[in-house]
Amino acid sequence: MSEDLQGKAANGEIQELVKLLSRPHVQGLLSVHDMVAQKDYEPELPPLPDDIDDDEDSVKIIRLVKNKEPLGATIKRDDETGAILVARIMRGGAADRSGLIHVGDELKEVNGIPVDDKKPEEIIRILAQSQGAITFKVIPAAKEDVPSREPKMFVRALFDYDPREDKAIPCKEAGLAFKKGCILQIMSQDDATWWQARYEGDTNPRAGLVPSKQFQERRFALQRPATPVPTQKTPTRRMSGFRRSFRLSRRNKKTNKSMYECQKSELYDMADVPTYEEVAPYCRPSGARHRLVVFVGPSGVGLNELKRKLLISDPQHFSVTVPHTSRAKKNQESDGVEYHFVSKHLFEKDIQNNKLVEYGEYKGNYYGTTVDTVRAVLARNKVCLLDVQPHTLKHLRTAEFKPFVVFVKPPPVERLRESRRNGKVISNKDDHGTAKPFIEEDFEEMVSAAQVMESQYSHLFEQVIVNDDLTTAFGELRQALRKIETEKHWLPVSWTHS
Ligand SMILES: Nc1ncnc2c1ncn2[C@@H]1O[C@H](COP(=O)(O)OP(=O)(O)OP(=O)(O)O)[C@@H](O)[C@H]1O
Repeated sequence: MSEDLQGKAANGEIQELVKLLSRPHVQGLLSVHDMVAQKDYEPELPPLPDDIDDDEDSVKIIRLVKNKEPLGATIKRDDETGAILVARIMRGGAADRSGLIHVGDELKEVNGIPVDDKKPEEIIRILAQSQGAITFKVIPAAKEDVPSREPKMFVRALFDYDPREDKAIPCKEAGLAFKKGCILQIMSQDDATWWQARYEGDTNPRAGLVPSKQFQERRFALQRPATPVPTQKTPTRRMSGFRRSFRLSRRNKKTNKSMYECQKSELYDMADVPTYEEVAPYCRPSGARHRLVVFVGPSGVGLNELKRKLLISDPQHFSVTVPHTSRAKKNQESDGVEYHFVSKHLFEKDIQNNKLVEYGEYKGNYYGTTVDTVRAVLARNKVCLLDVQPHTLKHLRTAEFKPFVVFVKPPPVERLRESRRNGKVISNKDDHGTAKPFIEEDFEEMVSAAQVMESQYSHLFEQVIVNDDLTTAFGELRQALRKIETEKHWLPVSWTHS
């Protein structure tokens, strides 16, 4: 090429190109390119079988070279005709990338072995054992199923899934295992029962089978126990843990109301069936309101302790709401500091107008947190720390609050005994709400209450912190909060539109 150019008119640009091309490193690069390009890297394929019937013009011979990677296709026997058909092609898998095999193709032979009389499992075994070039003889589907290329969606898995334990999956090897909280990219929803998905950000392009949302919901409905999950035990020692920060009692149903009191039917509301939640990437724009940080956990686990540490660590950044109460103001108290003091009538009006996130009644007085006090903290561009009962969570899950739900979990009882030796809980034994040392019963109740919460609400927890060593737990919490403030993470898609 540079020789050709040399004969051309002495145009400045041509001259520069000739100069560039004649540089030793460019010459070296071009020579390597030519050497590589001349080599034949194609796999050596065996000759085509010569016993193909000329009349069989609809038969297609397909050659695929298979390495250790699975083929990425499933097969099934047609109930009516008994033919072996390609049931699905996994997105991004070897078969899909070849573009040669399609859903509905009838499989006649694999490596010259007729498959008509074979069970699908036997064929799968033949395929699994084959390495290198595999020859398929197929009758193409009459009309190729062009899979709909719907936009790819991301979901957060709200349950654990292991295909090896799933009796319904058509091919266990094609399944994709995942854990609750995993972000999956849904690659295909062509099949109403089995979606195809891959882990978000995974370099492996091949999708795996996962149960579809509808299918998983149906299964869940069938599996659910006839009797509701047991709720927390009735109180034994303590009743009401009203605090400066307003913690509602988690133990006494009578004193423990919320504007969204949990109805029995709500426990298994179909919309609540934890399957998948569509999510989108989100990074808080600088200056935008912070996500509401919501703590849940059994009584005494250390929610207040963690909140207190956050407030001390950065009082300009973190804040809490001031609760409302209908009780009379004491002399040393100031309105809007310890509480917002309101009349019983006004409090009841606010309850009716759904203005409270949660409220409770104690000794004839109301105590509660209003939605407006939460808004007020967020409007000051502070991170609002709130702790609620878990059944309130779903009502806080709005685009406005974008709650980051932290479940604070107790360590096992043996560890609680060790770490809480100097700890104190508000005791109601003497009905004065005074703090008393923990007793064995407190630890057991704490652990069992945490188990109940986790079994019912864990799909709503974005972060689980085991409060064993306080400094470690606080460090984890601080790091998690820093992440959601500064890094890209995943939020329900409807929260990202506003
Ligand atoms: N990791 C920990 N190690 C040791 N002691 C702890 C730890 N976390 C909390 N405590 C202590 O346990 C006691 C109860 O903690 P805290 O009041 O924060 O619990 P809580 O979850 O807010 O309880 P309540 O629901 O009753 O208000 C306190 O004395 C606290 O200092």
